[in-house]
Amino acid sequence: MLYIIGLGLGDEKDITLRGLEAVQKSQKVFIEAYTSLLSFGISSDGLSTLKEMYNLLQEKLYGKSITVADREMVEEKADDILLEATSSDVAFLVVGDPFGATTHTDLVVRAKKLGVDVKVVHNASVMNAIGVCGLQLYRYGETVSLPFFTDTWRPDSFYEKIQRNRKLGLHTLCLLDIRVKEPSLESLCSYRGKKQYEPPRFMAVSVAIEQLLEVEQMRGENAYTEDTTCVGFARLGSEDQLVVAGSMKQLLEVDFGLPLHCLVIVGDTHPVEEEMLDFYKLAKNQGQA
Ligand SMILES: C[S@@+](CC[C@H](N)C(=O)[O-])C[C@H]1O[C@@H](n2cnc3c(N)ncnc32)[C@H](O)[C@@H]1O
Repeated sequence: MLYIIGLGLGDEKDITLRGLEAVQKSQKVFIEAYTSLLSFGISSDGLSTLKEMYNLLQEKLYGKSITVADREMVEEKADDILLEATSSDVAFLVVGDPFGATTHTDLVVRAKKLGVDVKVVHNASVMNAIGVCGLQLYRYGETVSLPFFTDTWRPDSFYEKIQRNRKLGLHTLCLLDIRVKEPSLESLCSYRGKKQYEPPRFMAVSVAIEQLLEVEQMRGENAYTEDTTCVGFARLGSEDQLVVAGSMKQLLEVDFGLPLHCLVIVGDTHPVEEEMLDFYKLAKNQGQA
């Protein structure tokens, strides 16, 4: 049996009882470590803290050794994980909800094709935790992902999606890039030796807004402007989560602190949505939920 278990958003205690039971009866436990991370596992010094997070998960709660499944492992060696699940119980842990990232649907499809039984244990996801700001989850359009721009790679396909959502008066959730275990350029260019990795990087709300405004300036189609109202979120689900509403220009100046961050571009609002948003507007309150 393959158990795909959502861990929720905050810390190790957010696992559900059903999820914990499945972990405890599994012979092998993997944790997916590249589409999202628990808020308590990250600090500005990056990877060392991630390692601590996995050790803590092992010691504190689950009492099992946990194998960290990075992108390489999930994408290239998924069959090894699935093979184990044909003859024993395997738990595959995902931060948030298993279906809050597109990757894990692929794992389910592969498992089903191999005849492996799959059970999913759901949990809170960023996709519903953003509801805390008062914008109705029913009134969102297509979610977009914002990748880090580089000198030579500045993809902007999110622009049309945001434009479409805004024409329909819908809100847009922007998920912000996470780069963990990216091979360094030097190691990609060298044939020999151990692979070297870049330090982890997590996109901040301010970087996301800078990139959005850069693309708007290039396109000039007024999909949004620096005066468009947005909501920035940091560390949703943790004790120190931060939710701030304001114009893009205002949010550029806000320090949202440690990752993870995401951003919502607000569409047309209902009076009750407005009332809730007011609690998070910069002038009145920069408070936590
Ligand atoms: C692929 S998505 C989330 C997948 C996860 N399985 C889930 O259901 O929440 C990852 C992105 O969501 C956002 N995110 C995830 N957790 C967050 C949190 N606790 N607070 C703010 N943003 C978060 C970040 O922008 C991050 O890059």
